[in-house]
Amino acid sequence: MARQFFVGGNFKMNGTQKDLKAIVENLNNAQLDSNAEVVIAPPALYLDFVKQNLKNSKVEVAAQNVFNKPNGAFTGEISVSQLQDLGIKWTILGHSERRNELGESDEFVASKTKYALDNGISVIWCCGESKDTRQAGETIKFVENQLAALAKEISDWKNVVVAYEPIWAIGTGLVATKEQAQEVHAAIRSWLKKNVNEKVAEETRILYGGSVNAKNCKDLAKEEDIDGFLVGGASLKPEFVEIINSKQ
Ligand SMILES: O=C[C@H](O)COP(=O)(O)O
Repeated sequence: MARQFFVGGNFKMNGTQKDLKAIVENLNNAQLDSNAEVVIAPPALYLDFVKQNLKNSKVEVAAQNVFNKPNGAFTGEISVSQLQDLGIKWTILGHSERRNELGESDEFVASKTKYALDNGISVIWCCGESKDTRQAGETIKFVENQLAALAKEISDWKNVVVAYEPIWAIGTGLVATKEQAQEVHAAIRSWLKKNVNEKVAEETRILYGGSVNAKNCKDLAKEEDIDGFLVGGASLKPEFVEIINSKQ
């Protein structure tokens, strides 16, 4: 089964209304690969603003995070029902910036993923190793442990997209080589086959993230197990369109 190419733009904590309007207008006016699924994730404060300004029906809006409880006394968090209220169907979870800067554990990320999926929100679930872990030769073991924590919580993977993002490649300009990325993507797929089932392994999209740009995307997109990208910095620039169209 051919997996649909998927490109996510993670704006992180960037942009004001003026900047976001320009980014969205660029997407509204662009010819985007009709075979690609595209989501953009603005800061929570601007989810509705971006949604209202987005006129390209090819592009959906995602949150960058969501909490694992219904509404209540959880200062600073946003709930699944609030996303649904705005018609938001996607969220990113487990980004390494949240794992590392905000101390989110594998278990907490897995619990939020379960809660989102159980309540109808699709999840771009992130994993990936640090530079030290890679240098120690433990990348695959590390990513497998992250997957195992997720698999303990969830059984239905059909609304999960996995994003492999080596931390050393994020925002550094140090993109993984296509061989490095493909090796980990293939390992993730074979872990899914062994520990979940063949169908999930075959159907789950595995994105690469980490310094993807208009120059390196085409080569990466040719790899067998790279089903798209999660793009940070370049998603704020006009070149995001070229990344979306990298499979054409
Ligand atoms: O979520 C996106 C990734 O962290 C990649 O960020 P980057 O493209 O700026 O390296």
